[in-house]
Amino acid sequence: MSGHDTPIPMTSSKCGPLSGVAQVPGDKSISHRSLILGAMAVGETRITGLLEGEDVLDTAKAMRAFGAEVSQHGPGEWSVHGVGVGGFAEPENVIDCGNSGTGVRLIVGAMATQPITATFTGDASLNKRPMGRVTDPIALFGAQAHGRDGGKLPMTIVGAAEPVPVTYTVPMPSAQVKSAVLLAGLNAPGKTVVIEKEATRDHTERMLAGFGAELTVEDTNEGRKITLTGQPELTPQDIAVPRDPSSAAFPVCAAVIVPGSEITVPGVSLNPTRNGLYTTLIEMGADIAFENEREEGGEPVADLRVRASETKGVEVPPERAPSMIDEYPILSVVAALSTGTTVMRGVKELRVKECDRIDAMARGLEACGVTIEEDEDTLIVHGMGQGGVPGGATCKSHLDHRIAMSFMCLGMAAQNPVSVDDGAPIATSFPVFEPLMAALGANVTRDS
Ligand SMILES: O=C(O)C1=C[C@@H](OP(=O)(O)O)[C@@H](O)[C@H](O)C1
Ligand SMILES: C=C(OP(=O)(O)O)C(=O)O
Repeated sequence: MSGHDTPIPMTSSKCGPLSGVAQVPGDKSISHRSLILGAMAVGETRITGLLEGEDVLDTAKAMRAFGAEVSQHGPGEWSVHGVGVGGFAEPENVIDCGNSGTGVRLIVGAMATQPITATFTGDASLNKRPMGRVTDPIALFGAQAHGRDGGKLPMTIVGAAEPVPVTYTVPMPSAQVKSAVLLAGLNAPGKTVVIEKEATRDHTERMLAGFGAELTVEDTNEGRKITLTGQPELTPQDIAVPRDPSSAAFPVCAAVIVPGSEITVPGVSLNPTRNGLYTTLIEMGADIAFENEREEGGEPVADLRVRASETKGVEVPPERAPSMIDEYPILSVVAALSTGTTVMRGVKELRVKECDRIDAMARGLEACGVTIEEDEDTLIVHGMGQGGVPGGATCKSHLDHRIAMSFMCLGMAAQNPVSVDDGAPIATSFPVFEPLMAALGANVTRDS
């Protein structure tokens, strides 16, 4: 799936009120983990609501390459016949994780404590991203990594033949790194301990417990401490993947900024480690109601009812960053259409996503007439009020789905159309973005 050889230029122009029901796809983080943990269980895991985006399909292919049987039975309905912890086969070919940081980092963790060798690659975006953050901890288990200069893909990992358990403090807020260490710890004898100073999304912990691993989580002075007992037999699960709050962010924010809109987004996961955008939007004055709050697939979910709102700038607390890390690009669009200034600090991790998201949003918003300030760890957007953004520019998406979707949402509420040079990456996480937004009343078109 890696690489989008043919760019898809897209344009979004001002539309009337958005209305209707937006059924967004399954959660990407949980979808990757369902396939990987399914592959490490003994027997058949069944999954409904799996995100069929390119990132997750690449993980499905990878799990097949490591010996699991992965089958699709209908839309979103999949099964994984796992090989057990420690049962991965050595892949016969290079593992291509496409555009997906989550895919490659979690799979590297999962295979690092098995006596096999695998080579990983990705697209032009993924091959620029830092992998030292996972190769450092897997080295402590006894694995070796041979990558390009600076720890980049393509990279070969030689798994540890006799892994030892480790205690590791994750140096940056990263659920991918935490998860890689926990997945590596699965096949190490004894207790692996992971400490995170700031809590990040906890799907791996929740799902490991669901699959029957022995795992404890404590809040300590050093941070959140997770202790996993290695070499369990994981029991296959029936998993209903909730809808992705990071994908829901696009129709939700579009409805906030397009005057007169009212939409419903049902069944969205509101896991507290993921819901920072929604807290922030409400602080900005957005009219969002959480209806039918309930639990689905072990995650708190609600139906969101969203009405267009005149929003005001806020200072986003830096400690909220991990719970909304993927939502800063679309938040900066809402900020541009708000009155006053929105200050986003503590966001330097945005610089090592599919692209440098601070730079990509700053340059695109400036081209659309918005005043921006930035430093290494900060993005500040000076809002122009509802309807106040001139637009009228072509923004670069840099192989980044969230940048492309953010500028498409800006075009819906700017005075002039907004284009992106390449909307192809949207298929990595939200393959139905265009028809879903069109059904709500948006004008997003592919340019010929
Ligand atoms: O664990 C995960 O599923 C993810 C963790 C986050 O990355 P980091 O771990 O790099 O913060 C996030 O940006 C990514 O979209 C998904
Ligand atoms: C950062 C993201 O994904 P990944 O790191 O898995 O490529 C994302 O989906 O916004």
